[in-house]
Amino acid sequence: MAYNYQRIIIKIGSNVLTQKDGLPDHNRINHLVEQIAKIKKKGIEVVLVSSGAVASGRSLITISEKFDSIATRQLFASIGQVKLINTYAQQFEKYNILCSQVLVTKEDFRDRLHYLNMKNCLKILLQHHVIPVVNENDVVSVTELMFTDNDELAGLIASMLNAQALIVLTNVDGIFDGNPDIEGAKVIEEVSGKPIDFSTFVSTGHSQFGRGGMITKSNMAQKTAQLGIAVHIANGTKENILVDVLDNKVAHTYFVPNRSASGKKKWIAHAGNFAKGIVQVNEGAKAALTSAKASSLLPVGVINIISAFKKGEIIKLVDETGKPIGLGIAEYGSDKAAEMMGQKNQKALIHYDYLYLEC
Ligand SMILES: Nc1ncnc2c1ncn2[C@@H]1O[C@H](COP(=O)(O)OP(=O)(O)O)[C@@H](O)[C@H]1O
Ligand SMILES: N[C@@H](CCC(=O)OP(=O)(O)O)C(=O)O
Repeated sequence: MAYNYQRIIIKIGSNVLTQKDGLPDHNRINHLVEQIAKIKKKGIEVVLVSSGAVASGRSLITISEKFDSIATRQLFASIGQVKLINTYAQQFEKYNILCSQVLVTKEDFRDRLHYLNMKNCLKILLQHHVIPVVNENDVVSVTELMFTDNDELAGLIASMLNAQALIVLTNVDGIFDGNPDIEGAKVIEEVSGKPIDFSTFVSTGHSQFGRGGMITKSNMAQKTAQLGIAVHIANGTKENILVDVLDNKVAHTYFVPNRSASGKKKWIAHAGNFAKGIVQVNEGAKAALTSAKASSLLPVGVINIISAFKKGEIIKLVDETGKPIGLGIAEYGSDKAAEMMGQKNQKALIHYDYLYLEC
């Protein structure tokens, strides 16, 4: 049966848009745009997260090897993004569709106000039937300021916009149960239920022009599906792939969405990288938090304030062994939390509505 989505995010990896020699594959871009136009005609809202700036830049300028890799990447991305967005704009115009450029950095997801500004911008674009084409702002995002890759960015955008689905196009048919280059490896067609450790069969490497590789894609997909968004990982080099994925006519990896989480929980889930405070809880608190019943974190279950935090900041929760359990917004600061630690009948440190659990 075909999937019935109203709002989807489509992420296209560098390898899908790039030929073997590293230059942009215009025929493929045109074919993908043609499919997106068909999808849009059905009334489905689409946000595109497209890699390819560096690959486009590489096709436009030749540089000597004496420049370091970061500067080279900035140069390629800065020139290439213009070319990439122009290509999209020209192609979408054929179908009377307007597209727009949205360049973001990891910092834009850090602050709730920035986050809401970005969300409002994307929403007004969608309300005006524009296709936002999102990419990382590679010119200013370098080293530790970077997203792991655009898969991470696509997951963030999907959560931010409460999309029903995220379609990740890459250069293989989905997640394989082993190295896809080795005969006998098969595509895992469905992932559901309890989180899986993908590192046992997905290698950490990435393909020639990709950044994060399949392992980051798998982990992001799992996290996004946990937040109630379906994720499809499919082969973007195949003819008619987007239409076939939505019609459920092609083998690929489908992550079944979990019960839907609130918008705030989605933000908390993805803001973990910015958490400053760390709180350790005992086994009893861990069992209560991870049980089927909705529970807030009470001071009685807190055994250690590992790192300080203020009221309203995101804090990480770890168990007695130091394993991460989840994230939440602190109802009060670490000084007060330290005073109440271990005591019964005290105000919750994290209210259930502002708690996101990883296990
Ligand atoms: N178990 C696996 N299943 C699928 N792909 C895998 C697996 N292990 C490693 N890979 C590699 O991951 C690559 C896709 O990730 P990546 O290079 O990040 O591409 P993209 O540019 O689409 O983001 C594939 O080309 C494949 O070689
Ligand atoms: N922002 C970069 C792409 C980085 C990236 O994550 O690439 P990929 O792993 O192919 O999705 C670019 O436009 O070239």
